[in-house]
Amino acid sequence: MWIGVVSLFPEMFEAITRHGVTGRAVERGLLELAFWNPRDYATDRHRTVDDRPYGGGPGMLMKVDTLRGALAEARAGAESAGHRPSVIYLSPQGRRLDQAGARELATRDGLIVVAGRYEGIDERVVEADIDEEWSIGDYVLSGGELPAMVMIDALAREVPGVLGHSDSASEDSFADGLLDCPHYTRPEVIDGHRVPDVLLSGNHELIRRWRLKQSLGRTWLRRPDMLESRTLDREQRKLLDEFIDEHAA
Ligand SMILES: Nc1nonc1C(=O)NCc1ccc(Cl)cc1
Repeated sequence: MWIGVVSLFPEMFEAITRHGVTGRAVERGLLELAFWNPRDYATDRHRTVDDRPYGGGPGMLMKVDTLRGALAEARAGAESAGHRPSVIYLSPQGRRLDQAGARELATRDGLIVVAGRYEGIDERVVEADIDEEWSIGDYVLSGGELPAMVMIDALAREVPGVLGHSDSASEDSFADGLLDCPHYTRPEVIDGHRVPDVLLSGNHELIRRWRLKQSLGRTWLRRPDMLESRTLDREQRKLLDEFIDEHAA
């Protein structure tokens, strides 16, 4: 998947291009990131990229001509790579990103992701150049780079081939709209606490059911809202009822 990034700090993205699942996806050509820095479109001696807000008040905004210069080149880059991208802007005012949203974004014919800095960008640029505004959560960060990387990481995992067999173990439950089950690895006993026997049994059907029951139970306990928006099949209903009975006991 092709992703163009407009950012004043492109080197921050090494966190996802040089490490782990996303780093390997880039190496394998399953994920392609290209960067355009508004500072490269500054024409003044000081290479200014911020500008004062009309109406006064504290803080600065991203300078319009340098931001639009970078955006225009990013569009040209997408086109020459044969893509027709959605232009995404990350901000707390956007649509809340969740797994379904990540899955949806992974189906697009490329993305251009605008990572803002300072207090924001001119509303006319949002209206003219941005297709969709997305948020990673209700808190205010110092820039759009970390939100952009969170979004790119989440959607990269939805790109076919990115998650190899060894990575995708924990993929099942959240993809299924549930919280993840507990996980255990060596040693068998930690401070007297043993691994649940079923996981040592080698009975893969019992293990599957135990993990599903734990995911359902945890979701019921910690995020009942996630259960409201889904129907349970017969097996899931039975396992959750068992969990609830045991929890009450
Ligand atoms: N929460 C969030 N979800 O997405 N983005 C955020 C966020 O706080 N961005 C900070 C930010 C965004 C734009 C500009 Cl110009 C400056 C700072």
